[in-house]
Amino acid sequence: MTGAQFGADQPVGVAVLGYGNVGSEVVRILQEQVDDLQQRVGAPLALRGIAVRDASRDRGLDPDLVTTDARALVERDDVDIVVELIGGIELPRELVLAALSSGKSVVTANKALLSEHTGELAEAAEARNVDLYFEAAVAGAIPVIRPLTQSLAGDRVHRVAGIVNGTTNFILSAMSETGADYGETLAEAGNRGYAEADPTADVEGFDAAAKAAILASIAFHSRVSASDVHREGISAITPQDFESAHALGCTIKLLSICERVPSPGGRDRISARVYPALVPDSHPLATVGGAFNAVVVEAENAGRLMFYGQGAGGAPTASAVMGDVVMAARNKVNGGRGPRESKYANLEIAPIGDIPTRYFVNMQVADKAGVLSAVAAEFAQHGVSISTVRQEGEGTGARLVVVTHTASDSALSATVSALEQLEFVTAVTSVLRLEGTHR
Ligand SMILES: NC(=O)c1ccc[n+]([C@@H]2O[C@H](COP(=O)([O-])OP(=O)(O)OC[C@H]3O[C@@H](n4cnc5c(N)ncnc54)[C@H](O)[C@@H]3O)[C@@H](O)[C@H]2O)c1
Ligand SMILES: N[C@@H](CCO)C(=O)O
Ligand code: NA
Repeated sequence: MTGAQFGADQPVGVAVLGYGNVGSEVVRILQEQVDDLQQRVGAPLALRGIAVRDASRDRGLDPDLVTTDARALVERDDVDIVVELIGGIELPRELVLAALSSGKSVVTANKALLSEHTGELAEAAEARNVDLYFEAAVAGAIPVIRPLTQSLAGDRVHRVAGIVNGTTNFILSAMSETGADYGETLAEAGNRGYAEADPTADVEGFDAAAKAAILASIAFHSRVSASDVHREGISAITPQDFESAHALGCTIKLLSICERVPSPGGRDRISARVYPALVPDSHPLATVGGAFNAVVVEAENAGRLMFYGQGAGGAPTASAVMGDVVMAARNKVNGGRGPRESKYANLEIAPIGDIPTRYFVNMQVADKAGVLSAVAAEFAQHGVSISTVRQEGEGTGARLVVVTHTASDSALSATVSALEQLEFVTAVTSVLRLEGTHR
């Protein structure tokens, strides 16, 4: 389908699938900003229907707009743009493929779907020369997809790193500031519309890993899927980790890091990883609180760029969705398409074992002479250089907190296994990375 059939009076038909946190806000904006949207698109945007799971609930919507048959809505002749806001993978995959293959452009906020099926979806969009837009899928309202695919299209990106999950940032910020209870804070993130339907996706890092896969794919012009991303969540972080982090002048953040890894004499590789890390209080990411997100992009010529704002919540996410709807609608009216998938570089993924970082190792130890030297010897044996060691507590509560210089993940893992065998070490209670410092 091209824009040829659209004139200034011919409406562009929009179908919204899902009327939850984000879908309801998208419908509100479509209904409240009719005139402005028409001016920006160059033709009216006509809401053709809203697919819901249960039509019996009173949502105050025009009943003629509401349907439980999402598939039939997608396939209506008067629908030009399908907005998928149901979540999950299999049903949205079928609906999005049906939309694209019948020549409709698609806007989605569904990072789980994209991080598994971008290839298939991009090919379906290519086959019908239509748009597949997903600004809302990464960092909610914050423009990150469009800057990477358009503004920086003439530069070489080296690193995209930051905080891209609002729920975990909300929880970690509360734990850091008030020692708040983990479960209560998670429930509050759900009430505010930040958390996924299954919050495991947030707290175990699946959501951040899906976003890292999308960011790495577009930043490095390669296909990266969720299974390529090394992932660790926040469910094992304790108040004691925060105490130790604060004593070191740090806080703890769940970071998503996508990096170009140079190989001397060879092709660059990609590292994409998600884990909770200590971040010095002086680092810009340390001050990102609540459900806010921040993404730092480092590019060869642009230098460092930082994007900050609301990464979750119904209205902020709907803002990004609506930006995409307007773009897709303009393309319908004027002809043309937005950027298509770019995967020409086809870079390989570097295993996490090859990636050097600094580490923080917290262990319970016997409060005896010789413990420190035995522990230090294990680090030395595995070639991991120690930066600082602190003893916290005493007697049966004695703990050693070791911060290392840069070491590879594989050397650190071997050190931790050896420490666990030491008679004096009761338990290695946590191993976290330290980011934002280079020593
Ligand atoms: N909430 C956020 O902050 C946020 C931010 C960015 C991206 N997202 C993404 O946006 C999408 C929607 O998120 P949400 O928070 O609005 O979720 P939600 O659970 O609030 O809404 C999803 C809605 O889809 C409905 N639904 C389920 N099956 C359906 C079916 N067969 N037909 C029609 N409707 C059906 C559900 O009843 C629910 O109302 C997800 O992919 C999510 O990952 C959400
Ligand atoms: N559950 C996600 C929604 C935004 O993608 C978050 O907390 O960031
Ligand atoms: Na965004």
